[in-house]
Amino acid sequence: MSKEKIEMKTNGTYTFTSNAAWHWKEQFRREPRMAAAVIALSIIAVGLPLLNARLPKQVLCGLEEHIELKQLVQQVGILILILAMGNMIKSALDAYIKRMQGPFEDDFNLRMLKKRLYVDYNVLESKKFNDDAHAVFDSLYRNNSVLRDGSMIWQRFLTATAGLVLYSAILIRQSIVAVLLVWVPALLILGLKERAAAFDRQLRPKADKASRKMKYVEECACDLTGGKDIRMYDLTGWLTAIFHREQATADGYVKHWENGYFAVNICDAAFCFIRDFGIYLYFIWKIINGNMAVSDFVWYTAVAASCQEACSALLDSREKLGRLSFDYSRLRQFLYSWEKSAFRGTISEKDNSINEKSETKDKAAHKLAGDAVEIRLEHVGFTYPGSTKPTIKDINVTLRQGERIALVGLNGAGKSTLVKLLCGLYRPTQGTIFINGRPQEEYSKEEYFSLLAVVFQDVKLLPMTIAQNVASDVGTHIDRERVRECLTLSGLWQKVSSLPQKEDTPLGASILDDGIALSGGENQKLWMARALYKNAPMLLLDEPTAALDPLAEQQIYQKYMEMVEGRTSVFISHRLASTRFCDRILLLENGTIIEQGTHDELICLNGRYAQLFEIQGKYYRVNKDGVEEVCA
Ligand SMILES: Nc1ncnc2c1ncn2[C@@H]1O[C@H](COP(=O)(O)OP(=O)(O)OP(=O)(O)O)[C@@H](O)[C@H]1O
Repeated sequence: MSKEKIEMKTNGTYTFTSNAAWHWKEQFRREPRMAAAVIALSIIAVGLPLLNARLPKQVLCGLEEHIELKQLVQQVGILILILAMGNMIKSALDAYIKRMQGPFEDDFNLRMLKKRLYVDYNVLESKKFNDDAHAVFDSLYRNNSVLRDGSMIWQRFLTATAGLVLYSAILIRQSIVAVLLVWVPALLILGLKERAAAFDRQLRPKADKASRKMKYVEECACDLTGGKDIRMYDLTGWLTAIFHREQATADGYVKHWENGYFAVNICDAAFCFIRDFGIYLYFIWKIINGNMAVSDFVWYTAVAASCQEACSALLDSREKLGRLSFDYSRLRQFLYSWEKSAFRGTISEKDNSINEKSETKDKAAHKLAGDAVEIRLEHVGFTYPGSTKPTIKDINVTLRQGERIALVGLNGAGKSTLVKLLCGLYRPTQGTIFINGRPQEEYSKEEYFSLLAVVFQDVKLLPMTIAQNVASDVGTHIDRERVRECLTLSGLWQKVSSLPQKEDTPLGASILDDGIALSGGENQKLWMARALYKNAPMLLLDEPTAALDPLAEQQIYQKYMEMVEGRTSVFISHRLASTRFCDRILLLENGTIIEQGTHDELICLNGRYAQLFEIQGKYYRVNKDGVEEVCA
């Protein structure tokens, strides 16, 4: 069990002390001098008010004792000089601590990003993960950045604590009553603040839920795919209403807990009045009774004022530290949970080093490439999280080395789910998938993904050049010859070669100034080229021709043998005649393989496949090249 897990309380949060220790450990790791700077600043911040208070006392004492003017000026001058130097050092330390918070925050932002980039795909899809990620971001950046302010809050807390102890020790020499006048209300307010904070912690997850929905609507507003439907089907009013409703809900919760803090602050102000007035009355009473010199009155009232200030600062920083601790708990839970990968090994930070170079990638990608793989599914089943019915049920099949498999079936039969299982993006909830006789979970993520080249139904091209997209690499090791070859095979080279920058043309018109946009079919050809470039022993194509025009589709079918040569391939298609060139067809229905064999065998069987083929045959005919075309 990791140390982090041990520190976590059973209710899934961390203690205040644990969060404090974690903060300073993380700070120390990045900037070892930070703790020293915070302590130095605290000492100076405690000392300066005392020097300030000492100054008028020194003058009054000098006047009372009739010391020489020169000596008095000297004493006052030294004190003012020390004060000025102290203030200078204080400002410098303050600036240093603030400056060092930027990199501290940046580092966590990077860790959060990596966390989302590196978790297993099924985790990324899960609602819980997305809710947690949102809650952390919302927590950390609700007002100012918690991470940016953390050390400053700790410094204020330290200064206030040390100040309160020191000023109380000075005051107690004069009177315990004055100390009690400061401490008793402070303890009462502390108790009230703790209650307000508990109320805040209780309501915050509810507010997070509402703000998560608002975030979703915001994302919808920027989403180009959904943007079309939102406009055409006039869904703007519906989205705005959701946003408005959730905003009101979230604001309602925030108002509730802020009201709690407000009530405590009112009590605090009332106690402040009683405390200040009480102390002054008490000291005036002492002077009247001849128990206090005027210089002492000046000195002790100043110390009492500093004591009160320290007390208020302590209560305020304690409240902020409470909130900080709550936010840290969420951050730590998020950073250290979801660690376990379905692949061999865990998702640790050392795996997440920033790597833009291509060498490691090239080595990993081609280490296992070469021989085609054999894939064996033994009693494989899969149920989506939160679903009661399995989508894939007890599949037993072996895809032999170099075999060309066609996976067919009606909408919702489970074809894409099965592809995701083969890809390792989902893990079977029942049974095992063996690759070359080795269970899936024995592979590391790197090893496993290097075995596969996939074209999914929905693909996002990244704002890089065409060549970089094909090679999935931004390094300098791109094999340009192969990029062109793959673009030719997938039928996109003609278009690319007509562009002024050819394969160096950047994609992403919405992000890059000189980026271009491709049509749906052109994108699909590019995804195909990318899968071919990877040269992996297994090729998975989930409806790779769905967006292609008949000519492009025909071209892909004609080149299919060339493309998949030496690899095991799975090809999903709704055009049944297009699966003729495959060695075996698997017909999936309700998550199980109900028929399998070659096209001719299945037609002879006269079962479900033959029935579907006949229905399609009414609308398509097969041309002389063996390719389907729509009947006129
Ligand atoms: N992320 C998900 N969470 C829960 N259920 C899902 C999810 N994705 C798909 N499903 C369910 O699994 C079933 C199979 O979906 P899948 O996408 O695998 O079908 P398919 O055969 O590829 O369909 P199509 O031919 O329409 O692409 C669907 O009926 C759907 O309800």
